[in-house]
Amino acid sequence: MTVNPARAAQAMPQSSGQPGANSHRNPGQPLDPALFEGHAVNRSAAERRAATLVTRRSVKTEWQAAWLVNAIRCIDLTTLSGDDTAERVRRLCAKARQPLAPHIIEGLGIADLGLTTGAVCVYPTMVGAAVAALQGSGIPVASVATGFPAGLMPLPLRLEEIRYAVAEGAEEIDIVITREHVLTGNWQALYDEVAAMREACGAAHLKAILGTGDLQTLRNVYSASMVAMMAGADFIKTSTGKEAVNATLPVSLVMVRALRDYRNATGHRVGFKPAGGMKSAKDALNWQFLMREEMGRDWLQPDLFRLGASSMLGDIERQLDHHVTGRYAASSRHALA
Ligand SMILES: O=C[C@H](O)COP(=O)(O)O
Repeated sequence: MTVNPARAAQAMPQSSGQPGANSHRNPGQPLDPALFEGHAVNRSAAERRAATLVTRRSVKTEWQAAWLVNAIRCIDLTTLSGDDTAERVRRLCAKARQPLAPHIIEGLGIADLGLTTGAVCVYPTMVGAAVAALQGSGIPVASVATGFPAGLMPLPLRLEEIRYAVAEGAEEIDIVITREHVLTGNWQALYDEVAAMREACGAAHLKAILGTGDLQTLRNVYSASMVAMMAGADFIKTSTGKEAVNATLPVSLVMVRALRDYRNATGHRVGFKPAGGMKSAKDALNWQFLMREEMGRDWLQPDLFRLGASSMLGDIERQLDHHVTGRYAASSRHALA
C-alpha cells in the first residue's frame, strides 16, 4: 500500500526538503517581566485541553503514515548514555541517514523524499564522530552542553563546553538552564545565563532545555519559556530525558502557548522540542496534533519542531512496516532505532 501523495500533501505540512536548524533566528530582546509576570496558568484547564487533543484528533490510516513520515523528519535521533561509544554514534548516524528499511520506503512510494531524521543529538565528546559519519548528508549534529543534565557547573566552564562542541562541528547546542534561577524567581540571572550561552553558540542554534519536571509549577514553565526566548533561544525544549517526569502534553501546551505569545509580542518565531520519555508512534502523532492545533502547519517543519527521542523511531518504523506489509515485525528487527 502506498501513501497516496495527493492526500499525504493535504495531511502533511509543506516539505522544505532537507532538515536543518531554524533559518530565521530569534534575536531575542531585553528582559521584560511584563510579558510573563502575573500570567496565570490553570493546570486543570491545561490537562483538559491536552486530553482533548489526543482523544478527538484521529487521522485516517493513509494520512497517519504521512504524519509518521513527517515525525521522522523532525526527530532529533538521540543517544545520551554513559556508555556511548564512537561506534554506537556511527550506527545511529547510519540510521539517521536511512531511517526506514528499503522495503518500507519503496512500499510507501517515498524514495524521492530523501527522508532523514532532523538531527542527531549526542554528548560533546561524540560530536566529532557524528559529524564525520554524517558528512554530505545535510543532517546537523546537535550537542548537549552546559553541564547536561543538571547544569550545576560554573558558568565559564559551561560556556567553554559550548565552544568546544561548536568547534567540533555541532550546528545546534542543547543547553540546560539553572533550575534554581526559576525556583527562586531570579529571572535576571536566568536571562543573563541564556544570553551568554547564546553568544557562546555563535552561528550554532541554541535550544534551551528547561527541565520542566524540576520546575514545580506550570506558571514557572511559562515564565522560564518566555525568559529563555527573550534571551535569544532558537528553540525551547521540555526535558533532558533524565528528570523523573519528562515531556508531557500539558507542559508542552503551556510552552507552545508561550511561543505563540512571544511571536505575537515580538514577531519572532521560536521552535519547540518536546523530549524525554516519548517512545511510541502515538506519541509522535499526539505532539504533532498539538502543534497543528496550537500553531498551525508552519510549526510542523524541522526548522520549528523537533521530537527529542532515543527510542521512538523503532515504533514508528514498526507501524510503517505494518502499513506497507499488513504484518507486525518483531520489535528486534527495528532494535537500533
Ligand atoms: O533530548 C533528548 C532526550 O534526552 C531523549 O530522551 P529519551 O532517551 O527518554 O528518549
